[in-house]
Amino acid sequence: MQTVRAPATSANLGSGFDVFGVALDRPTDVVRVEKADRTTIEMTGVGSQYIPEDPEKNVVGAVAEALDAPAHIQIDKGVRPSSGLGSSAASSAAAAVALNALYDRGLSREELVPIAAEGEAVVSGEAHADNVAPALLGGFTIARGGSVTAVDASIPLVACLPEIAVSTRDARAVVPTSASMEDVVHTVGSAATLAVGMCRDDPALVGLGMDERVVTPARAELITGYDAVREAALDAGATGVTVSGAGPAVLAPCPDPDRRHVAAAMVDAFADAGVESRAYQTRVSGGATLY
Ligand SMILES: Nc1ncnc2c1ncn2[C@@H]1O[C@H](COP(=O)(O)OP(=O)(O)O)[C@@H](O)[C@H]1O
Ligand SMILES: N[C@@H](CCOP(=O)(O)O)C(=O)O
Repeated sequence: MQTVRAPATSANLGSGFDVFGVALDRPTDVVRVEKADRTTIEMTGVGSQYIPEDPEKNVVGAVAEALDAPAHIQIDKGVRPSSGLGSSAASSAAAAVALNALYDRGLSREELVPIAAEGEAVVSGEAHADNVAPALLGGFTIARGGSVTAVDASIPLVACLPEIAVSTRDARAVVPTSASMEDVVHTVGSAATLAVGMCRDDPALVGLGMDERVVTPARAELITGYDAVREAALDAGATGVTVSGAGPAVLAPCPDPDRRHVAAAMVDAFADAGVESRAYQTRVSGGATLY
């Protein structure tokens, strides 16, 4: 038997659509695996009643298949599905690490990235690696083509999750198919600023570097109260605000002392818009842990 805890992640960070990601210190999924003749899956935890246990439809089934590692897989969900906090990626990454250990495959964390990404293809139609990379490697990651660069960072963050479901597949359908050169230049400037901010552990640069004008506004439309939540977070000390992954979670970096205040302001603003929410006071942290 092998047990792995894998973290929630936040992808895109505004300017790094399908490229940037960070591992968060909470919430987490815990996955236990035991060798078996064929793969079976058992789900418990947050939102588990909405997740299929059929290995053809659950992300961990694709991971077991890619590693040729049939197992009985127990998943205790801490990361709510359809949250924008990499729920499917947390399970995929945890299963990849656990099955790699169970079957002594000897693959490195970097080599497990494309394998865990096979799970993402099951739910969003594309094997994007921007959630599984930080879930496996920790820190801030840049997933570009087949390569991944990871940097340790410890930026304080608030991830506010409203009681709205937005599936990644639906949120990908609203992404514009083209952008003006002016917007491309703006995004490049933001992305470079954000990357430097992560390397310097500077929340001000990270917040500034989240600003993006193409994908984020289209996705914000799917989140009731987004504009008010954004304003409230900035007034409370957030250095930037963006949609976490495909949404509906909203992500705000801030200096450490402001985190509690930012979290309360975001929850209150969602409540004023008639939406219940939960704010995770978190920070950029490490990747999946094998017990
Ligand atoms: N092990 C799993 N954990 C979470 N979601 C899963 C899992 N397996 C399949 N899914 C499906 O993936 C979808 C959630 O993934 P996604 O929309 O990408 O959410 P998130 O933004 O939280 O990653 C749901 O439809 C869920 O049923
Ligand atoms: N780059 C993807 C990231 C989806 O993240 P999730 O946490 O919402 O699954 C996208 O933006 O579609």
